[in-house]
Amino acid sequence: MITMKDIIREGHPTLRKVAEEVTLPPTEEDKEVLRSLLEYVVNSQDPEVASKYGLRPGIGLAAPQINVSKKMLAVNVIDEKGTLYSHALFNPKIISHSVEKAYLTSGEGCLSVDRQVPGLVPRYARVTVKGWNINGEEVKLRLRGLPAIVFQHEIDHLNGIMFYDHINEENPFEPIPGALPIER
Ligand SMILES: CC(C)(C)[C@H](NC(=O)Nc1cc(F)cc(F)c1)C(=O)N(CC(=O)NO)CC1CCCC1
Ligand SMILES: [Zn+2]
Repeated sequence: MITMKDIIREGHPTLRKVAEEVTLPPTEEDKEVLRSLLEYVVNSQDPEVASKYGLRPGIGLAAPQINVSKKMLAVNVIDEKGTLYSHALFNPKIISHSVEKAYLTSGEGCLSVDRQVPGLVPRYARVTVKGWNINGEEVKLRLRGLPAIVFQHEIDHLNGIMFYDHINEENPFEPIPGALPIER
């Protein structure tokens, strides 16, 4: 299972690489990596397991964060309506998105960043993500709210992008015109 020692931190070059597409159908090894990413986010949200293994609770994790430069991610998050979004995908891609933007009013953090980086992170308010699940089936997800934010954050990791790359350097809290604030 993945623990915090497996999660690389900012400064590690892998976080700035563009990850490789996963050849489908996936090998057993690729399937094991994808499964371990989802296992981490699920385990980390279980207070007993998290405290037993010292896991930082996370709602998403991308393969480059465990030094595997391949296009894989896992998300386990409940949206404001209480709907659980639990997905582990190979080769996820945003195939369409809203013009409207959104942002977490609390700003963002990252399991690979051991510091606070204040500021608003502009994201698309709604995205359609296409990917392949562990069984090799194509998955198409229409997302909004917190799930949309998480998927965009994780897909950024697959392209070597960190959340703070999006923060306005002159004024980190510069209002984002017309953007939808998403409360925590
Ligand atoms: C880095 C950490 C702060 C642990 C972050 N968790 C998080 O944002 N939790 C959260 C947010 C809410 F809006 C409501 C709620 F109920 C819980 C997280 O897991 N990640 C995952 C990560 O680093 N993936 O690479 C960072 C998030 C920032 C925006 C989306 C993912
Ligand atoms: Zn992150």
